Amino acid sequence: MTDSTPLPKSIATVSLSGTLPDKLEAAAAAGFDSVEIFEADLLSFDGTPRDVSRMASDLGIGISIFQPFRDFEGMEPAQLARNLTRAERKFDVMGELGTDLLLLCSNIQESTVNDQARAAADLSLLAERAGQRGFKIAYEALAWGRHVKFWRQAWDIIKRVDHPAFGLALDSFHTLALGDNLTGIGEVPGEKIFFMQLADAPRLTMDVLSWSRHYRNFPGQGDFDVAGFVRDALRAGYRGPLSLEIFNDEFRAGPPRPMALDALRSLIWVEAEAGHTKLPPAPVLGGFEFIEFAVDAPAAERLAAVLGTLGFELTGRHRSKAVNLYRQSEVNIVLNAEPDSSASEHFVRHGPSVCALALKVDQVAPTLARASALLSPTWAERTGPGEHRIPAVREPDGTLLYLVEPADAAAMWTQDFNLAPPAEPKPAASLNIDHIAQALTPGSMDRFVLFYRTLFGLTPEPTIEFADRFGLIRSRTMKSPNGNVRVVLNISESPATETARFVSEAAGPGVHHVAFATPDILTATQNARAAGLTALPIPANYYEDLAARFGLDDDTLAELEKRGILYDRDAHGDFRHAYTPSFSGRFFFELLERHGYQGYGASNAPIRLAAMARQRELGK
Ligand SMILES: O=C(O)c1ccc(O)c(O)c1
Ligand SMILES: [Mg+2]
Repeated sequence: MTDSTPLPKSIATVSLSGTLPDKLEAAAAAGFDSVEIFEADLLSFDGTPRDVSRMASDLGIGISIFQPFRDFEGMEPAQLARNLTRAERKFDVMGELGTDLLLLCSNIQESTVNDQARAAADLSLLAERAGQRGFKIAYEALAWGRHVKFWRQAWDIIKRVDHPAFGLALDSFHTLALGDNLTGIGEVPGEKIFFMQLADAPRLTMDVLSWSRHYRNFPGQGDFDVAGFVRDALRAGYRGPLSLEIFNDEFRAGPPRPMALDALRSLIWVEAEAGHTKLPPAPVLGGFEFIEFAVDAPAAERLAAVLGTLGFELTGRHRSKAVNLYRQSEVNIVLNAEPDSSASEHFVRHGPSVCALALKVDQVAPTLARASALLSPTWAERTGPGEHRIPAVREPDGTLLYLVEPADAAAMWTQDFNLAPPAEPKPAASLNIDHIAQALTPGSMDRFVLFYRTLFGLTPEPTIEFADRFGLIRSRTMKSPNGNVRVVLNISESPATETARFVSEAAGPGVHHVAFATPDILTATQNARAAGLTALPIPANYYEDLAARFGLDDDTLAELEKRGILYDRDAHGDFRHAYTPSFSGRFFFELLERHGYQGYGASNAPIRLAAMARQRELGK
């Protein structure tokens, strides 16, 4: 095997929802090589271990390990004898399952003695029994183990046991949650690392047991350096499976098949991030080339009127389809009313709403190759003769994400559209797309984070929470390294929040607002007002508080209040923003002016949400 051969990929059955057969089928369908059989999944399965073995082999997957065996070492002699008997029973099960590896967690019992020599003596007995039957034990330090919490402590004991059937199991969660790392792993011969479990997690302040049992997630979804962990283990010579072991309430509640695909995507990505394999590079992003709305003729007319108030002009008509292009400086908005298209399908299901986004990428081909390597197939709309074919990938909610190279963009517009002559530039009122915000179905935040991070190299910022009048919104923002693409992801488990209403009333998740940056928000809002659009009204109390918080002068405050402009400041600069009223309750636009400010006005989100709820209640 050459050194960069991909490692086998495995997943613990505890990571997926459903029955044991559901889990095995999902893992096999995604393309995993093997599964860890989690004992509780076997115990609740109505069939023999032999049936499980047969099912796995029929599906073409192996069983990498049986887990967990617990609380063995350092107990009083009578208990040790019982534990050895218990082990023999588990060896019988392993024989039927057809796996030779048993995961043993470090003892968590209060009664286990703090004595490495004793632990090693006990474990030697276990190793000897396992070895006689052709089995091996992988010993794992649980972060909440009574005396063995760190992998080095497990390794010290393994050295004392010094038995070919007894080796180390590494689990990235236990190591990284304790703030530890694999420094020193070079001392462990590669073949003594019997198994490696991977999990990421958000940084949380809580007891490590609850953290581990509820908040683990796939590599790339949390805050741990899982790639660094894999790199160190590979450098030490580990060549066994990369296996996901994810205890997560949301994952357990989601459908197993898409979850298994995300799982494998995360492993393929982390193996490449660790430098072991190579993926086609993530694209350099140049922003959004266009945003496409699914409409019918009446919605198109109303939306064109709103866009008109923001300075957009009808710039092109599609040569063969009911599709119009509206342009304002560099921003392209496409209104698609073509029957029998993916847009019309979207319109029928969701009403007027964003059905596609287009990203400017430096190179399309490697981006598609990367997406495909990460299990996201290319999608292509049917095209008329001579029309430009724009490849796309689908976001986890099905929204199309088109990929456009700069060289192709101009050709796409000129070939497919009858374009009006370019409009006079109006620099003071010019816009560009600052960010898009998406409302997600509960339980899908991690899926979106993984998608944008692995395919496009966007980095997530920590989750924040803000209050809606009817519950909590959790929000995570993601940004490309050059800052050209920013995405806000919002989720709410409370059914009556504005975010949850968007998802339920629009019959699914999607883009709920598009934010345009302007160099001059006073002029932009003034122009919009003159053209008939009044910004979402903001209560006077808000401006009272602004005065108190930021010490803005009276004239500035009066200007902001008159135009419904909200204000924020961070260490880098300040921020002004205003919102259009919602369009049929489905989406809205934001105008914003940034001066160094890095955020998205989250502190103003409760004000915006309440103002939108008020408008909804007034039937506006
Ligand atoms: O939470 C647990 O008990 C548990 C069991 C097995 C593991 O491999 C692990 O990391 C945790
Ligand atoms: Mg583990």
